[in-house]
Amino acid sequence: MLFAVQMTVNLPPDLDADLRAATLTAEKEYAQELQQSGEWLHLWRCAGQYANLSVFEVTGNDRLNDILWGLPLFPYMDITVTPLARHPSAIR
Ligand SMILES: O=C(O)C[C@H]1C=CC(=O)O1
Repeated sequence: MLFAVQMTVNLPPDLDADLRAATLTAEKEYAQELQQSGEWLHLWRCAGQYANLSVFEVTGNDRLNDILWGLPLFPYMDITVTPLARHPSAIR
């Protein structure tokens, strides 16, 4: 199943600098592992925002939920999930 996910990051300005750095490092590793495994198909920066638009291909809602809850930045994110269906005019 395909899902579009928008993640907006709201890191508290007073977050401890070491915790911030460790969380960002862990987030990058986590995101890259899921891209390498093929579940995180697209990861795009929303221009001008601390946000991304991602596409996941996963077995279902529960797997996506597990992935999102596992994001190291999850406590600092607003997340919107849109299930995707094939568009009748799509050619690929
Ligand atoms: O920067 C972001 O958009 C948040 C997050 C998502 C993947 C990643 O590496 O960081």
